[in-house]
Amino acid sequence: MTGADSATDTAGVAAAEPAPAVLRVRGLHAGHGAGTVVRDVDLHVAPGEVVALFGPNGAGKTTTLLTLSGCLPAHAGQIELLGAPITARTGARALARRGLRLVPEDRGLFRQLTVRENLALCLEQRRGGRALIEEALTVLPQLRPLLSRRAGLLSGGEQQQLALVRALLGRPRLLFVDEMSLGLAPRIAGELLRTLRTLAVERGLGVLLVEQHVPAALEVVDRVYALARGRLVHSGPADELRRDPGLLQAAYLGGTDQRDRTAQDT
Ligand SMILES: Nc1ncnc2c1ncn2[C@@H]1O[C@H](COP(=O)(O)OP(=O)(O)OP(=O)(O)O)[C@@H](O)[C@H]1O
Repeated sequence: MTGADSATDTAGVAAAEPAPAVLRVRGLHAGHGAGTVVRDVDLHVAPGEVVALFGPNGAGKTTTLLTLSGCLPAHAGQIELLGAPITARTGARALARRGLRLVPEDRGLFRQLTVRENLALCLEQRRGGRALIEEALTVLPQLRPLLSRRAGLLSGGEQQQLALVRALLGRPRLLFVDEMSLGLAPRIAGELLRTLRTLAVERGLGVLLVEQHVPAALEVVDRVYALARGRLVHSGPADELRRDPGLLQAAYLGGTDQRDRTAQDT
């Protein structure tokens, strides 16, 4: 069961209020500098839900994640994190304090530092830091023997594990993951995606992931959004795409046509 289903009625018990979304986005326009890349995007993520953002190269997926994590200013639209609005003045640090973490596409590790140092650097405060690191390591205990190794010497899969454990420090409520499977063997990528699924279910963590490896992601996600040329061209349950993978391709092509029409209109 996902967070989105948690309001389902049970025999003799009134349905509870649906859990408020950890993330709700309406009419997002975003881009780099003055250039708009993402147009009119609506999306939401419920607690305990794993949601994918798919799309071809250059569709605007990373731009969307960077904007929602406060690294780029939104050009227009409303963004709510845990029910509270985010404005242009809400910086990435404030968002992190409110429970948002981003695992960026390049993993953002300090390659010359050890695994332990990479984790310690990301602690908001030193007090209780060791316990927080121990708790985060319970998710991927295979990292523990590597604590003294330099991050740059880890394999791609181990680096991704470190990036994920680092993001889990302090128990976030919402996690963005950009291209987790990039450069990884399918088996390793699949394991990490299943770890995300477990985290979401067990901790009520909302997860929004950008992923090029669609079949692997479809095994673990609840819902899907697809972007093409900066516009949402599909949204719906993952089941729909598992039954009919051709839907996504058709949506991308439809999105291209739509973008071309929009470009001509402007
Ligand atoms: N720093 C930047 N400055 C200007 N334009 C940028 C910048 N970064 C990305 N873009 C442009 O924004 C558009 C969307 O890029 P983005 O990285 O968001 O797409 P994506 O869907 O994540 O692509 P991919 O799957 O290839 O990573 C592209 O046309 C890209 O060239």
